[in-house]
Amino acid sequence: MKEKVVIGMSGGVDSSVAAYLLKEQGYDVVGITMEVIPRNLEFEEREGGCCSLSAVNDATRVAAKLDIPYYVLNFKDVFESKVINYFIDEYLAGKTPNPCIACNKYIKFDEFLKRAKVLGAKYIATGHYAIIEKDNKTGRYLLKRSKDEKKDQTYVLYNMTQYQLAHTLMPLGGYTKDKVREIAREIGLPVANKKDSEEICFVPDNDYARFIKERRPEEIKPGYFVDVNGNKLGKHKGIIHYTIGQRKGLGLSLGKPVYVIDIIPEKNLVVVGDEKDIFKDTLYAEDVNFIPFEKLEGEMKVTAKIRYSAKEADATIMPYKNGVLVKFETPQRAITKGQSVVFYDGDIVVGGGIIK
Ligand SMILES: Nc1ncnc2c1ncn2[C@@H]1O[C@H](COP(=O)(O)OP(=O)(O)OP(=O)(O)O)[C@@H](O)[C@H]1O
Repeated sequence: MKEKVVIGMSGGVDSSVAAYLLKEQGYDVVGITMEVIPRNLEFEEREGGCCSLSAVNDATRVAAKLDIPYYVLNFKDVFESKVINYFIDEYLAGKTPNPCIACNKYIKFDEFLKRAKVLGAKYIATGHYAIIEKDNKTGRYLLKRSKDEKKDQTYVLYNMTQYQLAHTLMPLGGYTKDKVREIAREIGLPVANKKDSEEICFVPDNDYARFIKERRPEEIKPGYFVDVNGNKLGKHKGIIHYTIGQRKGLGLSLGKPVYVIDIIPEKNLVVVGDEKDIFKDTLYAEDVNFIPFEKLEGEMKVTAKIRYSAKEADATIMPYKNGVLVKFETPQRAITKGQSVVFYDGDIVVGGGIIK
């Protein structure tokens, strides 16, 4: 009997080609789009959102073309509590969250996997660019960088557990994006030329501050910019508007460029300073997950990156309190609370955690 795979379809070219490849490999493929955005968000029906009507229309057309069953399931409540509210709460606490990491942890590889299991699937699949591989020596599942370095998405997948890795297929890991588009065109997929989504799927126009303001207006309070000595330099619009390393949009004229170097939510203060003040060589992360092993037992040399688009840098990680201490060989620019740090050993994802 063919093994059943439920593929998450976002209506884009990646998940569509992934569905096609799985079918070619002989799986019994079922497509599902998770509806995640609350109906009352005005942009829902616009082009491009990952679960807007157009996304569902596109996924429906792709499923028809591939001749696979296709369903739309409601994940709105869990998405609201685990992703949207988390995102807002983190900003209000002076941090800079990564909602895609929360979505992968709580929605795609948790709730979605659970529902797929109820439907009798052995695996779920996504159009992520990453490679899942079993290490025959240790018996553990590994997560590795995709062939297309520019598209590699391992950074947002570091939380995956052994169970999740064992029950997930990522058919695009060995392909470049160009090749994926070529396949889409060759087989006549209606979404072959659709552009990549780059924004946060639930935030209209990528204006996250407006999104938070509309939802929690009473919690955004103007306060003061201060220097490292606590001297007041001017008024800020509310801490959600700022992130570590930010220079633009501060509205301060001090005769020299200044940068956000810290945010103190308890006092509603934004601390600004010189560029040199945003370079640090040490960070502490919690909520850590490791993939090639269960627990970090001692020091380990890795390369680490502190945000999706950051360059990897040489570092040593070691267990510390409830998490991990990361010491970089050279100071890193704008290490930011709420973002994730992810560790690599060559092409293998070692793990990661949330910067505290
Ligand atoms: N609303 C959704 N419902 C089901 N699966 C989804 C949904 N959104 C994303 N996914 C799955 O997660 C994968 C990664 O999502 P991400 O948003 O990072 O990529 P994407 O650029 O939207 O991919 P695609 O080209 O497939 O749209 C997708 O390829 C898809 O398999």
